[in-house]
Amino acid sequence: MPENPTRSFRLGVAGPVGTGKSSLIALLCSRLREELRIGVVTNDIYTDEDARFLRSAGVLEPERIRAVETGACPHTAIRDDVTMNLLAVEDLEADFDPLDLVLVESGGDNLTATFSPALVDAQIFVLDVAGGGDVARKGGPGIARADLLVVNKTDLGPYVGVDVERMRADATAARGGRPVVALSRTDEASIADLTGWLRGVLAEFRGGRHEPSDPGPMAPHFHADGTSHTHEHDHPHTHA
Ligand SMILES: Nc1nc2c(ncn2[C@@H]2O[C@H](COP(=O)(O)OP(=O)(O)OP(=O)(O)O)[C@@H](O)[C@H]2O)c(=O)[nH]1
Repeated sequence: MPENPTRSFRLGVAGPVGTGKSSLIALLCSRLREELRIGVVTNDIYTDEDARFLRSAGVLEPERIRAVETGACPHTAIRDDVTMNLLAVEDLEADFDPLDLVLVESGGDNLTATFSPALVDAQIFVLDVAGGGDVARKGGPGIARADLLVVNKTDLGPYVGVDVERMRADATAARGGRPVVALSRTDEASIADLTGWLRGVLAEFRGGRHEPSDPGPMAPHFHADGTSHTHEHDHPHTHA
């Protein structure tokens, strides 16, 4: 349970490179900015490109969008040592007090990276149909246990030979019934599904009924330069 449920609701958005994380955040900001006071923290490895994209999209005042340059694998800053991100979130909350919602975008990574519950109250994992219809079946902590799985860019299904309904069913099966939204920015009903989910979880948070959960540590993995990560020390903990 959050120690202070009167602060903003912190929502992470993670997923592989190019699946549409920045676009989804822009969509949420544009649809919810009249009803919620929103801030955004972006994570890029070497640039502030995602923050610049969001600022140029004009979905929020530019000052409400902060960039964290991780200088390392994205998962380092969202799971192993969340200090840089936590400071950015807390600065935003202090500068624009009160905020209702802070969205934290992870740098694009592979299927293994998830947020620590020390940083976010809930998280969305984003896949897209262009990554292949079988991705949802491959599993991983984000796909299996993020608070919401988004199967994005469903409008591209016919062009990439992916059966969207099949992919959604596979994703739902991989998640043991946890929610899945099949999303396209061109499909208003799907956007309503996304904002409806967010309003629901925000109401739970405000009512003190939302329990942050950890999708779990990454599977051990290796990088091209031979370094490996096991993350055996990962453990759930609460945050202020
Ligand atoms: N067809 C289609 N394209 C989309 C949709 N959403 C996003 N895109 C496109 O997908 C591409 C990647 O979107 P981004 O939002 O930059 O993806 P990202 O996950 O933030 O990318 P990284 O930060 O580089 O990991 C862009 O060209 C978007 O315009 C959608 O619903 N349909």
